[in-house]
Parts: sequence; C-alpha cells; structure tokens
Amino acid sequence: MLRSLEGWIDPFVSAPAGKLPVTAGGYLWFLVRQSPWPFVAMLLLGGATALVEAGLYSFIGIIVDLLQTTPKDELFTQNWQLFAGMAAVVLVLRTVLAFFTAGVEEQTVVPGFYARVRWQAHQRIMEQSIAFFHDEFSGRISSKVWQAGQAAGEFMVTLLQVVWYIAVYALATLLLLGELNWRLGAVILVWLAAFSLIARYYVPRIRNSSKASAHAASGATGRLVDTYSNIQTVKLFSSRESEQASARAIFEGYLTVLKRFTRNLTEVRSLMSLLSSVMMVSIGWFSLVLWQSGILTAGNVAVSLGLALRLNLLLGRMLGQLNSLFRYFGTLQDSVEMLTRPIAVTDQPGAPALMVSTGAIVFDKVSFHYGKRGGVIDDLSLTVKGGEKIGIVGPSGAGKSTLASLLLRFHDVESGRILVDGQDIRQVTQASLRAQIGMVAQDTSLLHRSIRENIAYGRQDASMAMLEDAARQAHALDFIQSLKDSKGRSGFEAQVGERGVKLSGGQRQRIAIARVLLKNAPILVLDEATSALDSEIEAAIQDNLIPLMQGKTVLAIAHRLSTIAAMDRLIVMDGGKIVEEGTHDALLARGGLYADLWERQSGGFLPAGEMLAAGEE
Ligand SMILES: Nc1ncnc2c1ncn2[C@@H]1O[C@H](COP(=O)(O)OP(=O)(O)OP(=O)(O)O)[C@@H](O)[C@H]1O
Repeated sequence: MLRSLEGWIDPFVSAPAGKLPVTAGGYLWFLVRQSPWPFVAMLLLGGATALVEAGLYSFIGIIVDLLQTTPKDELFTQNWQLFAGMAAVVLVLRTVLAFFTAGVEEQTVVPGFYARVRWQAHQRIMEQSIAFFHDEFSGRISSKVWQAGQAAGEFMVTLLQVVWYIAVYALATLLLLGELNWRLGAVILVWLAAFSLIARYYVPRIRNSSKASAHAASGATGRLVDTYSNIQTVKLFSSRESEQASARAIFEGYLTVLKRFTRNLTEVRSLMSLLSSVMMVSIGWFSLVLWQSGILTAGNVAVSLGLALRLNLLLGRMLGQLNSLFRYFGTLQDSVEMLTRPIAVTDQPGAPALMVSTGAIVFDKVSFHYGKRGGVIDDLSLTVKGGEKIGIVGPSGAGKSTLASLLLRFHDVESGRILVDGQDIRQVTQASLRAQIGMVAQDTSLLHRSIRENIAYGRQDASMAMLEDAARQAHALDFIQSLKDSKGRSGFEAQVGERGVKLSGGQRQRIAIARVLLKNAPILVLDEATSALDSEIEAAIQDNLIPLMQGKTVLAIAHRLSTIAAMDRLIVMDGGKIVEEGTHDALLARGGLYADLWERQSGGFLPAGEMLAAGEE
C-alpha cells in the first residue's frame, strides 16, 4: 500500500512545454496541475478529518446530557449501541483517515512532488546560457533549485494539512454552535471576520518581508560558497579581518530584513491572541447565560466551550504555521524569479542537427559586445576552409576567447551570422553543434568525479583501452596511474577534487586534452590548450596534436606564438577586429603587430633561436 502511494507522483517528468508562469502562485498551480489527484486526496482527507474532530465534541455534549438524565446502572444497557458507534468513529474512521493522510503526505508528496519540482528546476537551469552562470553565484543557483522543491512542497502540505483543515473545522464549529443558538454562531462569525481582516492587512506585508529575507539568505549562501570555492585567493590576498568584516556585513544585511519579517509576525500573533481571548470569554459568557435561562443544556455548554477552546488552539497553531507558510511562499517567489528567467540561447522549434562534411566555418560580419554598446567583437568576417588550421593571436582582451565562445554558441551573435558547412549555427540544435566541436579551454576545470568519468565525459561509450590510449597521447597516463585519492581509489578511478583542485594545472590540462582526443570531433578549438604545461611536455603534446589535427578544422588561440606558428594561416586580432592575417613568415615580413609580438616574445622570454626553432616545428 505504502509503495503504491510512493509511485503516485513520478519525479522524473519533464515540465510541459510553454511559457512558465512568473508569479509564485502561478508557478505553484503549474506544478500542482501536473499531478492534481494527490492534492485532491489531501483536500478530501483533511476536510473529513476536521469534520470528525469537530464531531467528537458533539459526542461530549451527548455524553454529558446522558450522564445527567440516565440512572447510573442503566447507562450502558440503554446506550450501548450509541457508545459502540462513537467508539467505532474514534477507533476506525479516525485511524483510517490518519493513515491515509500521513500516507499521501509522507509517501507521495514529500518524496515525489519535492523531487519533481527540483528535477524540473534543474532541467530548466541547465538550459540557460553560459552568460546566466557568469552572472550568478553557483551556490545561489543550487540553493534556489533545492529550495524550490522544499518550499513548494511544504507550502502545499501546510496549506492543505493546516489551513484547509482549520478552515473546515472553523466552518463546522460555526454551524454546530449556530445550531445550538444563533448568538454563539454570531460570536464565531465575528471572530472569523476579524481574523480575516487582520490576515488581509498583514499577509502582503509578511509576504514581502519574507521574500526579501529569502533573497538575502540565498545571497548570503552564494557569497559563502564563493568565498569557500576561491579559498586560495581569499587566503592570499585578503586579511582575515577584512574578509570577516565583509562576511559580517552580509550577515547583518540578512538579519536586518529577517528582523522586519519577525517583527511583523510577532505583531500578528499578539493581535490574534488578543482576539481569541475576547472570543473565548464571549462564548463562555453567552453559554452560561443561555444555560441559566434554560435555552442550553449542560451538554450544550460543554460542546460550545470545547469547540471554542479547540478552535482557539487551532488558530494558534495556524499562526505558528503562518510563519512557515509565508517563508515557503517567499522562498518560492525568490526561486521562481530565477527559474523563469528567459533563456538567452535557445534551439529553434524543430531545429535539425548540424551536419558536418568538411568543417568549413564562416564568421559573416559578426558583432558581439556582451550586451554593451560597443567593443569586444566588431563587424568581424573570417572564412575558414574545411580542414584548415588557423592560429589566432593578439593582445589580451582582443576578443579571441569570445570568438571561440560565439562559435560554440555560448552566446548568440548580436549581428551577423556564423556558418558551419553553410548552416547558420542558430538554426541547428546546440547539442549537435557542440558534439561536432572539441574544445580545450584556457582554464580547465574538471568535474568532481573520477578521472575515468572526466575523460569519457564527451564519449560515454568509450572502452578502457580507448581511454588509456587518449591518456597516453595526452601524456597523462603515467601520472594517472600513480594517482591515489583519500578514499584509496587509484588510477582512473581516483576522484579529482572539486574543479580538479587536487591536480596540477598541467595535469588538468592534459586530462582535458585526453578528453578532446577521445571525443574526436571534426572541429577543434584550442584556447591556450597547452599554456599550463612545461615546455618539454608542451612540445611532446604538440607532436601528438599534429596527427590529431589531420583532416580537422582547427582554431587555435595562443599567447605563446611558438605553439601556433606552424598553422596554415595566422589571424591577428586587436580590439575585436582582424588586423592582420597570413602565414608566420608573411606576417614577420610585413613588420606589423604580429612581428612586434613575435619580437617581444622571442626577445623577452627565450633566446630568439630557440623560439624560432620551436616555431618552425
Ligand atoms: N562575460 C563577459 N561579460 C562582459 N564582458 C566580457 C565577458 N568576457 C569577456 N569580456 C570582455 O570582452 C573582451 C574580450 O575578452 P576575451 O576573453 O575574448 O579576450 P581574449 O583576447 O581572449 O583575451 P586573453 O588573451 O586575455 O584571454 C574583454 O574586454 C573582456 O573584458
């Protein structure tokens, strides 16, 4: 039984296509609508439980009246059927309701619904462009994804198990007391009306302060994650006091908004408590007066006092839950703002896969400024023939890496177009585009998984022999075989630490090269692919990259000009434009920016002869 309840909501269902609602309420409805039945069940079960609970007080009234009117020795003989009925309601009905209420909440909603919200949030975030991740702390993103599940789930459970339950109970109380005497019903009605007015005044205030405190909390988490993940820079450049002071400022900012929220809560709780006290005294007073004038029996007085006390307890409980309810709503609102942000780079509906024949690339009047007014890449045109090997050089900030990012469609061009084998990269799927490009980036970070998983990342079906072969060609096999992590796993199974911090920069780069060798895509983008390696290993890898480049289109970005001097053609970029192009020799002969850079490097770092020799390889 419990297992079948567990399967009621399948967490791994993708969100229905279409525009996402941008308000927390709309988003909640969008989630609930996907599997409404467990929530309908909670609604029915919660309502039934409230009615049964209210009904129990009528039993008290009946019993008190019986005690007054029935001779002691005939109590059971006269009323055994009635008592048996009451016992059955308490023992059977109440227990069955409690079982199913707990079952739907704990077996269906908590595991299934929470996980589904997180799963859909994660899927949505993974669709976002690289720019989105550059603009946000990753700690903040992950906390919002995780919190969205918890906040949506807890909100629904609290709403149905507490608020709905209390609403039905209050209505039942109103009806039961109204039936005894209209004055008692009127007191309950006034009480509920005043309760609603106070709630109406405070709800928007609490909602806003709760949203602000959730936002401040996720900002603080993001800031902590940023500090911990850049711990080396923090330790190197920041004094303990200044880091503590800025962390304290973040905590204080959070506390300021939190205090506004808790102040509102204290006000509302105190007001509600006062209201309840007035109501209970009124019910007590009216009941006694009505009993005195013979309108109510002692049993009726017991019922009205019991119901009123219980309603007071329940409203008190609801106020306690109000804090959580608004916190969940605010948290959800804060997550929804991020989850529903438009996706900057999207596949067109029904976009086909990229078909690569020769791997020719055309940048056609491309401009891109990271959303600013100008700069970075300006009206750049470049044609790379299929199988051609291009070296891209230029001063720092010239836009070389940005050009590579545009080819990979990490960003969309702001004007112009990029074609691969005649197909505009915006018209094909991003996955098929990236599948055809192997890239080794400037700052290689690895996933916190095993070496094997990292190398096989672009080609999950690779055999161990293929992995070893790629690692050997990337000159990584020796160090991989000697690796051992803190849990005793060794070689390809060793874990690399977050972002690969347990490996040296050169080792990380060699893993990245092995990964690209294994992927064996027809277009290669090497962005400072060997910059972290010492000259000896770099020269050896360059030797291996040359056969790898055979038959492939290559864009290689490098600061160390020696590593790309042997390319078919060199492109010199400056200020987002191509300022020179040609072979190494032609560019040297021209005496422009390239010749200048070459002069400075060969004069500055290495003896000119050695550099030239390297360049001629
Ligand atoms: N995510 C970003 N948002 C805004 N501007 C950016 C972003 N990334 C880079 N830029 C800017 O774009 C310009 C070009 O940067 P890019 O990284 O393409 O240069 P590069 O030629 O590869 O430099 P380097 O040789 O130092 O790696 C720089 O002025 C940089 O400040």
